[in-house]
Amino acid sequence: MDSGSDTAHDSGVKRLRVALLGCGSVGSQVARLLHEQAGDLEARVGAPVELVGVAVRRLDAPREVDLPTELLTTDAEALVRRDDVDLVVEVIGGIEPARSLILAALEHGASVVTANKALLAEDGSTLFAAAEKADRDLYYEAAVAGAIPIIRPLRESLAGDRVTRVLGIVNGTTNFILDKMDTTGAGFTETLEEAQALGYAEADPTADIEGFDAAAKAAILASLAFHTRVTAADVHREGIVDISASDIAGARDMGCVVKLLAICELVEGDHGTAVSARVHPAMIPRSHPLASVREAYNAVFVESEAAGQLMFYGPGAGGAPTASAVLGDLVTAARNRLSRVRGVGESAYAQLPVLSMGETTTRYHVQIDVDDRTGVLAAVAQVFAEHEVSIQTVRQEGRGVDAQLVVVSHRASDAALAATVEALRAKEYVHDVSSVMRVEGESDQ
Ligand SMILES: NC(=O)c1ccc[n+]([C@@H]2O[C@H](COP(=O)([O-])OP(=O)(O)OC[C@H]3O[C@@H](n4cnc5c(N)ncnc54)[C@H](O)[C@@H]3O)[C@@H](O)[C@H]2O)c1
Ligand SMILES: N[C@@H](CCO)C(=O)O
Ligand code: NA
Repeated sequence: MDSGSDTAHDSGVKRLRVALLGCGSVGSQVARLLHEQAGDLEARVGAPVELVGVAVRRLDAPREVDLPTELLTTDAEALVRRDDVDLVVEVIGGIEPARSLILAALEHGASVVTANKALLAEDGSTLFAAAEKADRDLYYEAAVAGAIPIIRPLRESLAGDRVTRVLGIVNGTTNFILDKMDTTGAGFTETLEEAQALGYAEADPTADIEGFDAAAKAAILASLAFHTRVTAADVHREGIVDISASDIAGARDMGCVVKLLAICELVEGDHGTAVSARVHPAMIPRSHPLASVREAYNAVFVESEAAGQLMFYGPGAGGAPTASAVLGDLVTAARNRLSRVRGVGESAYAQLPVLSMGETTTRYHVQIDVDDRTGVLAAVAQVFAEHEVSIQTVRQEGRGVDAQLVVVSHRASDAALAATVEALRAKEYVHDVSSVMRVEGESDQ
C-alpha cells in the first residue's frame, strides 16, 4: 500500500484516498462504482479517488463485489486512524461502532459520508459538532430516501426560502405493503409475507413496519427543513401493523389511499413558531401527487413560501441507488478537500420547540358501528361537539340491526380527537369505533 505524501493532508494534493466501512448491500455497490467509474470520478473531482481500505466483519464472507484481499481488514478502528485516509464512507449501520468510527475518522482529519439515518437521528448533534471542530465535511444524502436528492435540496437549493411543510413517503417496504393491500384487497399479514418473499421486507421487518426507519428520516428532514434540532425521540411514531383491509376499503370509499407518511410541519401558534414531526398512516386523496407513488418507491413533497410545492421522487432503497447518493456526497467532499474548503455544516439556529402529538392538529376519518335507531346520529354528533371536534361530513350506512357512521372532521387536535373516541366507546349505542385514520394532503386543513 502506497502511503506517500501526496494526500489531501499535504499541500500538493494529487489523489483522494477513501476508506470504506462495511461491505454489505450498499458498501459493495460503493466499491463497485468507485472502481467502474474511476476515470469519470477523477475528471469530475480533479484528482484520482482511490479505495485504500475496506473494513469488513469477516474476511472470507461472500461479497457482491470482487475486492483485492489486501484492501480488506477487520480492524475498522485502525483503518479510520490511518494517516493516508482523506475520506471515510460509513455504511455499517446502527449506533455503535458506527458513531465511534465516524468520530475517530473526523478527529484524524478525514471527511465523512454516511448512509446511517438511525445514528444521525439519535445523535446527529455529536457528529455535527465533531465535524465542525475538525473542520471537515459530514454528508448524508443516502440516509433519507436513498437515491433521491432531498438532503442537498433542503440544505442548499432551498436555503433562501422558508420551508413550511415536508410530507414524505420515505419507507419503501411499507409503501409496497400498503400499495399491494390497496390493489389486491388483501390483509396486512399476507401482504407482509409477500413483501418478505420478494426481498423487500427484512426477515425482521420491525424497523420498517413499526415506523422506526421512517421516524429517523422524519427527524433528519425536520431538522434540515426548519433549521432546528429534531431527534428520533421527538417524532411521534405509529407503524402500519394495525392497518386492516377495512381501513383501506374505507379510504377507497372516500377517494383516498392510505400511505405511511413522515410529516414535518412548521406550526404558528399563540406561543410562537414550533415544529410538528410525526410518522403515521394517513389517508390522502388519490389526486394528491403522493398517492401515485407505487410499490417500493419513495417521494418527498415539500411546501415552501416562495417556491410553492415541490416533489422529489425515485428509488428510496437498494444497494446501487443508495450508493449513487453516497458517491454524489463523496465527489463533493473530495472536491472540497482539494479546494481546502468545507461545505455547509449543521444549521440549527432556529431552536424551535417540538409539539407533542396531542397538540398537533389534522383531520380525521372515523368509522363508528352504532345501533340503527332514532337519535343515535344526533347523539354521536353531540359527542364530537362536546370535545370541540367539528364535523365536516357524515355518512350513514344501514346494515340491519346496526349502522355504520363514517365521520370526517375538520382540523382538530389529536388530544381532542382521542378524547372523542374514548367518550364514544363508552356509549351504550356505540358497538365499536372500528377505524380512526388521519386525513392529510387536502387544502381544507
Ligand atoms: N440497503 C438500503 O437500501 C439502504 C438505503 C438507505 C440507507 N441504508 C443505510 O446504509 C447502511 C448500510 O446498509 P446495508 O443495507 O448495506 O446493510 P448491510 O447489513 O447489507 O451491510 C452492513 C455491513 O456492515 C458489516 N459490518 C457490521 N459491523 C461491522 C464492523 N464493525 N466492521 C466492519 N463491517 C461491519 C456487516 O457485516 C455488513 O456486511 C445502514 O446505515 C442503512 O440504514 C441502506
Ligand atoms: N428499509 C428501508 C430501506 C431504506 O432506508 C425501506 O424499506 O425503505
Ligand atoms: Na437521498
